[in-house]
Amino acid sequence: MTFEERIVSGESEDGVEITIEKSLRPQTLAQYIGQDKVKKELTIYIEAAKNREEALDHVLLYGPPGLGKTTMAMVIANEMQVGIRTTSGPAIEKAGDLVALLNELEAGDVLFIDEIHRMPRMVEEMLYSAMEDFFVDIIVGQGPSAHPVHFPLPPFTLIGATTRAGLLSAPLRDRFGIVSHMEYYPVKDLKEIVIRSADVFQTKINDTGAHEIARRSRGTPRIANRLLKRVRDYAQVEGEGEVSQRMADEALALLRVDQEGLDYVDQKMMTTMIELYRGGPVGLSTIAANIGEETETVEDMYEPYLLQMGFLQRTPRGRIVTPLGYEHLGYSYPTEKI
Ligand SMILES: Nc1ncnc2c1ncn2[C@@H]1O[C@H](COP(=O)(O)OP(=O)(O)OP(=O)(O)O)[C@@H](O)[C@H]1O
Ligand SMILES: [Mg+2]
Repeated sequence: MTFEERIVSGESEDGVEITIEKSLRPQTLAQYIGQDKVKKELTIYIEAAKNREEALDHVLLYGPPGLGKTTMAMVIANEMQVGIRTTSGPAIEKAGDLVALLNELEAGDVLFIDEIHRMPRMVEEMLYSAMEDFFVDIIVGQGPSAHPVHFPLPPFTLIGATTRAGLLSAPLRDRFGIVSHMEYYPVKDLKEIVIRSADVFQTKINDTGAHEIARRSRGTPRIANRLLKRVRDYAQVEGEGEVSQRMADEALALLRVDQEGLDYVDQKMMTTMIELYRGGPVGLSTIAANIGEETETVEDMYEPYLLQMGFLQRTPRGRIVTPLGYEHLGYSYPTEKI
């Protein structure tokens, strides 16, 4: 199974999901479920900036994929009643690309840069003055006629999203006045999200059905929505259309999503560690090679949830499977380790 096909990956898919994504996305802070700490802070800063009729300070949102960073950026622009331009780090290849984006901004607008840790160095350095003093200095022309041009910008809000704040250079990180850490959602919030999404889909769902999907969604709204769609299909064909606990159970078994929301790849990763490396410590690159993934992917997408669940642990010599991890996969913990 490749990463793209992975049902419980937090990554978004382009195309098909986009239209429904729109209606699934909350528009206001009040509609945005969970992340109370982030919401509370932003509510204050947004109100203060609006009262002063100023642009909101730059915001950095960081956390695992699928937790609602893009959604939050849109909610912020909406609450500030300003326009938003969206791009991503890898899409800004040259300084000129950034200037073109900045040039379109009106006073107070939001520029949202997803995967901001993946911007080319030169572009990043241009952002420093743009963020701090609202100007960029660019070189116009080539050869002997090349000359610097000072380019003033309207005050704007940069919202950056990244999976790990540690991937950002210190000078960039320091220029964000508001730094918000998005956390995995507790089951009760995910359940609310599932019920809201079922409503958008006009799908009947009962309480235990919503709970079951929420519980197996790895703390991630995007996964919750994706599992809901598959269970809905299953219930429509194999049941009476209502998403119930039994329907969820059966559909998720078919998808090989286990009781704690681990999928085939997670299970394979941990079984390999247990069977080939006696539970570790195993280096990240070895783990990645064994499941045919990039080291970065394992670190950003797979591992955080397994660490959070207490199935894996980080040690200076590599990752180890915990006794809880052994138990979850149905292995007995080696006595020599105790
Ligand atoms: N708090 C929330 N309440 C309701 N739905 C949410 C919430 N957060 C996210 N969602 C839904 O989850 C999906 C993923 O959200 P979003 O695209 O914002 O994630 P993301 O953090 O930007 O992910 P990535 O890092 O992959 O870009 C969207 O369909 C969105 O509607
Ligand atoms: Mg996103």
